[in-house]
Amino acid sequence: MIEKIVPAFAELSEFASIGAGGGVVFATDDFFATCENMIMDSEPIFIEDKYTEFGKWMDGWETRRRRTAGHDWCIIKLATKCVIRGLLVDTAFFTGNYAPKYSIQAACLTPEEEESIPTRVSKMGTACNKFDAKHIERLKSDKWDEIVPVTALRPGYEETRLNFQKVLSDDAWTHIRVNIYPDGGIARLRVFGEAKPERPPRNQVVDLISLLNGATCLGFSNAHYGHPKNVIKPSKGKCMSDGWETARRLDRPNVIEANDDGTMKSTGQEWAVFKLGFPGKIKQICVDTNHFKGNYPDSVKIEGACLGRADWCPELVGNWHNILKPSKLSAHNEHWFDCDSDVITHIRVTMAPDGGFSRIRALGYVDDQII
Ligand SMILES: NC(=O)NC(NC(N)=O)C(=O)[O-]
Repeated sequence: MIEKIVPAFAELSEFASIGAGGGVVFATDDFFATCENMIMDSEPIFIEDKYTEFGKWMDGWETRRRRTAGHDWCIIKLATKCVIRGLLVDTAFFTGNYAPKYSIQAACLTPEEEESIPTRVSKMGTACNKFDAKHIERLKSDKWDEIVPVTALRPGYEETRLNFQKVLSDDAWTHIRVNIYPDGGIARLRVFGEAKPERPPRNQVVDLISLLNGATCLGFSNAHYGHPKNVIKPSKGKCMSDGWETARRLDRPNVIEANDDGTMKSTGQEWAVFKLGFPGKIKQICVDTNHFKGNYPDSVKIEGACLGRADWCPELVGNWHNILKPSKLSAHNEHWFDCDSDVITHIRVTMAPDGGFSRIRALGYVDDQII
């Protein structure tokens, strides 16, 4: 059994994957496998005898063997402006064709600069996007800050595939440029950090628990099959593992131990705590059990607390109060609830007795006057 040491930064929010809202803006070459694969949410796979008209099918970004000077690179738009604390460059299954070295540069593009970049149409066997002189000027390497110097990668064998890299800069970025030297493949790229979005206007309805607005998952009781940080992604959940799913509780309702009146006995429940992106008042909650059919929770309860500038920690008692009283859920469904909370900074979601759901939304208004 291979023990994988995962650094603490990998617990932070992730901003490059498609589910989080990341995207590929440009790639010098998509010959064997398109750059979009590198930011897919799924775990990379290998299919022994699968070939395309270009060569071996690979689950990642793979350029051709260069026969000219230079190196391959791509630009990834991050889901939101963020400080990058660390990266994972996963070379899974790229063994004789992994990129031997890489470096990362970053930039903070204005919305105007970003809008002026043409949309990429990805296609294997090509170099995508033809930029005009104006775009090329902004995309030039010397306009970007180096946040990871040229660094060796390890091949995609099980014991060497996970290349974690800590990042020290405290600046916030909207885009990264991934350079590979000279060419080759990367299965997945993950960018971990803290969102730094602009503060929304007070009269605008926003999802205060969205990853894109800077919300984070701070703690949970159980994440056996799926991490609760998934439920605040902006996209619709792709599959069960893209949501929060606990193990079956051993004290879950048991027919043998039913109460005298026939109701089920259950003592336990599972919880997760989230810090909102901005303090605010919640008007509507959505709990989406998409894909959870035989394992959706019986009910969900949502509490809020105003912890001021204090950080939540498991020892903190906090003044939690119900925003949503325990409410029944159903399979594979969006459940919308009206509510009317005071100003809160944190949300605790409790599901009884166990199970999983795909997404949560907390629509409301930013209100940071008392903080
Ligand atoms: N067997 C391979 O993977 N070969 C090549 N890559 C692909 N995808 O076919 C290569 O030369 O890097």
